[in-house]
Amino acid sequence: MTARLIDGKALSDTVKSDVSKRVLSLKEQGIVPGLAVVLVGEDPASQVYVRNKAAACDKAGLHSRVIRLASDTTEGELLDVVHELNADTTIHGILVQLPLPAHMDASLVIEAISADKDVDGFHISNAGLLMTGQPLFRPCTPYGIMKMLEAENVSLRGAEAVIVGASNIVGKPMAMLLLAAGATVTLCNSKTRDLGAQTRRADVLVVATGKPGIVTGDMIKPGAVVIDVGINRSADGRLVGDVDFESAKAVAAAITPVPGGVGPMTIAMLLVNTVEAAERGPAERGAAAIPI
Ligand SMILES: Nc1nc2c(c(=O)[nH]1)N[C@@H](CN(C=O)c1ccc(C(=O)N[C@@H](CCC(=O)O)C(=O)O)cc1)CN2
Repeated sequence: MTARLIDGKALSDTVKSDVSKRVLSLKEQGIVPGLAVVLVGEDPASQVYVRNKAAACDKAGLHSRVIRLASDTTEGELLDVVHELNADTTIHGILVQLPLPAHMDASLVIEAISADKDVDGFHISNAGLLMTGQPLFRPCTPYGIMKMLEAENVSLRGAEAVIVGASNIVGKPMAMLLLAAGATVTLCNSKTRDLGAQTRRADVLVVATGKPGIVTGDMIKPGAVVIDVGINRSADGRLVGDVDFESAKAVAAAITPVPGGVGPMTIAMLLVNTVEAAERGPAERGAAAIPI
């Protein structure tokens, strides 16, 4: 068997073109959706992602504001920027690019973002809303993966879904979204014993660990759908995922490539969340904040 490639780049183009139409309709009502992206420091990968986010906004007609801060910015100075953006009525979505420099507490900074502008979906209120089945913003990477599974007509009701990696930004929200779609979910972490015994049960396998090659073909059930979230730089300079692509593609029914899989969908879903925030408007955002 050679797995079908799940083309995240092509699907992200479709999603972004739908976003452009929603932006046009908002503009007819005098609303320009605005996204603020805050980057602290000079991490080369983060610089690429932030540039790509701003470019995607420009192309889809959203207003974007990129705020670049030096790596020695204090936590207090960053919090002041976040508070200023919370009050800015031209900005509907705010994100602080991760990772932050080591002297900053990422949780504290994320909690400072207004939950109704938290288009990353990382705020504790948004995590709670997702967990209780009332999502306001779904985190972009898991949201993009759900779109990919939908586009591939993957049936999730009653399916065995196994996630490797239990981070707050991918693994945990992914588990919530798959659970809500009717899958039986296993969430593995770095302490999971006999990882292969878990992954071999998966109809849908999502791998998000940042460890290149942690999943190999012999750990995959024949016919499974494999979603590789990892983006790692190999010794020879290539981008590789967490899944050993060559051995996996001989076993899986479908697999996401790296690059060109999950990554582009992350940015597309960020635009979706920002447009949704603008569409909701201040009144509904206030209403959404009541049950928190
Ligand atoms: N505040 C946030 N920080 C981070 C997030 C996030 O969702 N919010 N996710 C990742 C980084 N990320 C988005 O910010 C991201 C990563 C990768 C891609 C992407 O399109 N990758 C391409 C390859 C790009 C390259 O050449 O390096 C691909 O996979 O095809 C987009 C967004 C951590 N931080």
